[in-house]
Amino acid sequence: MSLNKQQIEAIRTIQGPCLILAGAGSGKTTVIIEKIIRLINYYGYHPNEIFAVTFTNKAAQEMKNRIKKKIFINYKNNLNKLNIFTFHSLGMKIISKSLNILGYNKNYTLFDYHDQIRLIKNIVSKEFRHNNDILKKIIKYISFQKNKIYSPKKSKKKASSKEEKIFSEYYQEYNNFLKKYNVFDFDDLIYVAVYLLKKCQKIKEKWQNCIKYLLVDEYQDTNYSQYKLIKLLSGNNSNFTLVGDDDQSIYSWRGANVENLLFLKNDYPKLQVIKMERNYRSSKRILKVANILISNNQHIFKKKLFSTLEDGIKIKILKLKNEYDESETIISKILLHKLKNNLKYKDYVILYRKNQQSKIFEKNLFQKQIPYVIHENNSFFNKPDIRNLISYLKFIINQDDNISFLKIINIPSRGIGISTIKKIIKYSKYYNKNYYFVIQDINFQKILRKNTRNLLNKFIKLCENIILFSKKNPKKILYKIINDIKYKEWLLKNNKNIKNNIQNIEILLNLIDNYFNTYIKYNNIINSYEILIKLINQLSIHDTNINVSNKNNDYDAIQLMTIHASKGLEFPIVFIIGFEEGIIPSYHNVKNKNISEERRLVYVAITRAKKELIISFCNQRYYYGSIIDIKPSRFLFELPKNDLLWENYLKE
Ligand SMILES: Nc1ncnc2c1ncn2[C@@H]1O[C@H](COP(=O)(O)OP(=O)(O)OP(=O)(O)O)[C@@H](O)[C@H]1O
Repeated sequence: MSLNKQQIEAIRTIQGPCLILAGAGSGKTTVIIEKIIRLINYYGYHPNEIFAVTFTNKAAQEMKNRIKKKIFINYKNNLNKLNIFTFHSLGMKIISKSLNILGYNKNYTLFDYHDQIRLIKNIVSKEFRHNNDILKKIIKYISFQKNKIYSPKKSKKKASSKEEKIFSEYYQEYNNFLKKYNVFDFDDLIYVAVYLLKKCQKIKEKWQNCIKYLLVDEYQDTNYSQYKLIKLLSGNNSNFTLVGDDDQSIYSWRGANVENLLFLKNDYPKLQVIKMERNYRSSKRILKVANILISNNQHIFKKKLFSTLEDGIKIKILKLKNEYDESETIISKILLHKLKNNLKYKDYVILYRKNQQSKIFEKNLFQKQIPYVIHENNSFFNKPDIRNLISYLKFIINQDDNISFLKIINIPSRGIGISTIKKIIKYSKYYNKNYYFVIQDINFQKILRKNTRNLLNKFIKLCENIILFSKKNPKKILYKIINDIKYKEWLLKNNKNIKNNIQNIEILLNLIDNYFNTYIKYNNIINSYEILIKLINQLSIHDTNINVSNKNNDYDAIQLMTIHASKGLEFPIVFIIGFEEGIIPSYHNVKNKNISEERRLVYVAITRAKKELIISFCNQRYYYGSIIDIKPSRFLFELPKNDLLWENYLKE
């Protein structure tokens, strides 16, 4: 592949701060990888002096693999030292080096969303305890405070309404509990890292000295705390490359702020801005349509993408009756198209706004025995049967984690009743001891009935046995947990879908084994307990990209995913389904007047296509039990008419 002029400039600019403004398909990933290789091969950087931050684990892994192939032989063994992180794993690395200062011990674990909800439930007043919407709202509030780098104290000061005042009190209490349990939540990974770097000059200098060159991908999707983290790590005169595309900023609901791109000019007056405008992915027609659509948004920087590929055929617009009709028509179109063009199933992707939209397609593809893969966000680790096991693993590392304790104490059910749990909680509050230590306390045991005492002692014995095993290989530990608690038997009793559950357990065992073996291969750590801690925390900050589908990348299947999940990917033939008001733009963003973000989402979807783009919408859709009439998306009317080919499937 020969690089173009802009790409070469982007790769060769290594002194001072550099912003690469790159359009879709212009080779961002390619440039970051080539730049790292050049830093090592030509400029003599040691791999461990380079830090790269990507948005997903998959992107990080892909980068490592591609760099490995091109790096000079004398550096090959050092490749494991290449620091490619996601924002969360970088934050975790920074925090884990300063646990003492933070008052944590090294067995800390991470809280996921479900743990957070359970904790907040214990904190709020009775009237809110069973109101899921309020609980979620409080978690969201805390998350936003941490993203703004507001401590509970500052949040209290800034609170302007009665609700905010109450929430800021909860925030304080919530944080106190996290510390008591020796756990962090996800937002902490960045919030606490920023806090450390801000408060401790020495730690900041240590990290700044460590990072000789910093690269950040998808910069347009950084939120305030991530922006702060990068700023603190890079220092005033640092050498870094940030890569971003303001048109592909699609995470404002997670606090991402595309204006972080704007701040750069103020923060770094010597910033060099390089634009990459040649698209290597899509036909001229697809690119024209994408450019025209996105020109309706306000822009921070001007750029005009162009393609030198073929003109390409018109964009097909399918007008359909309802979602059943949509799935039938699209599936038969794919089959016919595949046959005519001799393509593979995996050349086709079906993109949608909401996960829910995939259900009918899944059912239909399954019935027709057509291979498909659904890329679901985080769904694997959200499955209850998997979460139970992860809670066990978390608990054997960190027995201070009361939330994991509560999760496992009755899984499988052991007959330890709610009144006993209440007694544990009360005693814990009074004597300031965490739950697992309460149940071992002889004075506590004295207040229990004999039967309850026996049940708790049995549970303690089981925990002790597993904890003793925690120095072994993580896969063996998980095996032991599954056997000792008779997990499969319990699932069998309680669950109809046992085949799936057993398969999930096998996938988890394999994931853990792979992680362990890879870790051993690339790192000097041979203490499997340390690896276990890393593994559990890595699993907790996994993103959508751990391949848990049991299928490798070569598996030939139609791909189904949300538009968000398709970011960074490309496919010869792209279908965008449900192109309707209420779906895209979503009701939520229409209500919040955030149409630009929805437009960017459509832009991302369109620019995934290499050769053909097909957009479908229905006249009616099933909503909460009734059929309603719907309108095509407003974005359809922003596309250039002459480049569209309408196919009306309505039987008039
Ligand atoms: N100089 C080049 N010559 C030929 N092909 C190239 C060149 N640079 C990039 N490509 C190809 O263009 C396609 C898009 O590149 P890449 O995925 O790096 O783009 P991107 O900017 O990260 O895209 P997006 O942001 O839309 O996900 C890839 O197939 C890549 O191999």
